[in-house]
Amino acid sequence: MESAFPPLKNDLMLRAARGEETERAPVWVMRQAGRYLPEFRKIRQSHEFFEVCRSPELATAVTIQPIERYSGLLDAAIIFSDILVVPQAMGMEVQMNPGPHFPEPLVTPDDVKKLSPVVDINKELGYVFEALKRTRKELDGKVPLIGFCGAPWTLFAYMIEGGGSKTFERAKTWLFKYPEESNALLLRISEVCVDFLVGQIKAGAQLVQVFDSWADELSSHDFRLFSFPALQYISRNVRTRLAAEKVPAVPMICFAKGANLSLELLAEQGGYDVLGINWQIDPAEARKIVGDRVTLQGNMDPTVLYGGRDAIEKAVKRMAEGFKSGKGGWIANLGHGITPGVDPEDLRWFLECVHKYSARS
Ligand SMILES: Cc1c2[nH]c(c1CCC(=O)O)Cc1[nH]c(c(CCC(=O)O)c1C)Cc1[nH]c(c(CCC(=O)O)c1C)Cc1[nH]c(c(C)c1CCC(=O)O)C2
Repeated sequence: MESAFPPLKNDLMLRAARGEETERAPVWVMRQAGRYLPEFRKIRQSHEFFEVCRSPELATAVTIQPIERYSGLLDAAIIFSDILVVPQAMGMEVQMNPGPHFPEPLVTPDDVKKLSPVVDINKELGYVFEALKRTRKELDGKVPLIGFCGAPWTLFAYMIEGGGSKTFERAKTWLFKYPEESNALLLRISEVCVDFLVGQIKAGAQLVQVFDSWADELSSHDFRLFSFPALQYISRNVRTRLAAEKVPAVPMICFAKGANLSLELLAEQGGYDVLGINWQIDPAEARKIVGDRVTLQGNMDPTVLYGGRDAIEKAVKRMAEGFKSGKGGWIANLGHGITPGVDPEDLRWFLECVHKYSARS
């Protein structure tokens, strides 16, 4: 599989993901292809969001935009898509106007019957696999390509809430009122995620990330009960499937946003090579908790990018000191996605600061 594509010229990400203390931290940014880029907004003027996702040609073009703009500064590309393509593959309608909206969310466990009984991943999400293949070729080995999916708890929450939420009242009602049915649905989503990630790796993804964006909505007790088992199921089963199909393993990243009280559990039993952290935990503290069992990824508060060059430089310097304070790999990133109002030149400054302050002498 690997040999079908141009050889990789920058393996910093892969080395850091395997736990190596690299000469400087590799850096990429969640949502690096997005609305803060004028070249992205230009494509969106004439194409709907999911149209961009579904067109391998457009998805590739958009994935490459930040790699070209920040040439030599970014160490990975992430395929342009969305976590909500999995609920779509399971038979749900999802609109983006401008935030996600499900016209028919799951209201009671009885509604699970409305989901497709089996999901043919190639038929439903083959367009993502095509986009990965095309992007691998077009990247020409400049940087590795990351594939991704949403974590089952986060997808479950969207499928039940029907969109974003402040209280997660409906999704949590399910957890507490129908724990068995909730676990059954979480498992069903997990199975689709495994198929999807294996397909992405076979298509050319060189790392994969699982986004549990709503992990911090759960108490650590409920995270352990409802989200963690699904995350662990995914890492285990992806690895087993790859081995059975004689496909080389790739590093797996888990970003359980804000689940900082569960870092020990994730490092010990999650089965991921890399754990993403948000800005609510100090890098040095995170490092103390996980030791050198996993690589850490993160974690500057994305809104520091609004604070100007001085603020960005100070924050990067402090972040680098924290991550370098103990043994283990570090992948620099923000603590969550970049937001639409950021000046692209301020992101460039962030990347330059990471190159400077993460260097190990
Ligand atoms: C929760 C979540 C979603 N999608 C995603 C998550 C997990 C990460 C996170 O927590 O931010 C993941 C995602 N969404 C997108 C990517 C592409 C790759 C990348 O550059 O990181 C990735 C990895 C593109 C996108 N996904 C979306 C956009 C903007 C939509 C547009 O183009 O109009 C992009 C570039 C839309 C989207 N998609 C989603 C929301 C809530 C929204 C609307 C709000 C927002 O814009 O942040 C669901």
